[in-house]
Amino acid sequence: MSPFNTISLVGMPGTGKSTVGILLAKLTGLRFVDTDLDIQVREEATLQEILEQHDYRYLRQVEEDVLLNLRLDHALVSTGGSVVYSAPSMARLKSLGPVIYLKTELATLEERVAAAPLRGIASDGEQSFAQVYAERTPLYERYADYILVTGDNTPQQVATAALQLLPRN
Ligand SMILES: Nc1ncnc2c1ncn2[C@@H]1O[C@H](COP(=O)(O)OP(=O)(O)OP(=O)(O)O)[C@@H](O)[C@H]1O
Ligand SMILES: O=C(O)C1=C[C@@H](O)[C@@H](O)[C@H](O)C1
Ligand SMILES: [Mg+2]
Repeated sequence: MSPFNTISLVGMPGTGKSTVGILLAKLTGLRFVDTDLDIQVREEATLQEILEQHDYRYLRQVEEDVLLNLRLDHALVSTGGSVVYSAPSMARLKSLGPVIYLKTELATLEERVAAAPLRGIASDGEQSFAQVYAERTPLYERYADYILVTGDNTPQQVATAALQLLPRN
């Protein structure tokens, strides 16, 4: 049985929550849950389609509904980057176990997000990516139990470093 119950990853789009999350799920013996995928199944649309057909506020509301109702026990939870706008969602995640903020420098994130332009960001379209980064950084830091700077590490190295941060039950 895994010594962990629920571990959550938060951070900016492109920081590696999904990529590192599945590796960390394997290392910890937990199920892998990517809330973005649950949002897509619930809405029968991709994140990009949801943003195009509604707006970022609607996506944030759906994200909160999914976060509050999804089964999250024995799970490594990779969240969407906008989860920190929902205090109830963050309260639930923190009540279940540690929250790790994957922190990556802005320039690296901009390169990764530019390489996948249809991934969608749940923010006012008037904001630059740098402004979103500045707005969210204090929120990620406020909710984090651990901050893991990803640096130049590979996803596997980041997952291993995350495992080393965590206390065992
Ligand atoms: N440590 C890393 N080194 C190099 N590339 C990485 C690293 N982590 C993630 N990537 C790459 O960055 C891209 C974004 O990663 P990923 O989709 O896991 O981010 P995310 O945090 O889940 O983003 P989102 O909030 O949009 O879901 C992917 O192409 C992934 O392969
Ligand atoms: O950071 C964001 O605003 C988002 C990131 C994605 O993971 C999705 O959750 C969605 O496209 C919004
Ligand atoms: Mg992701």
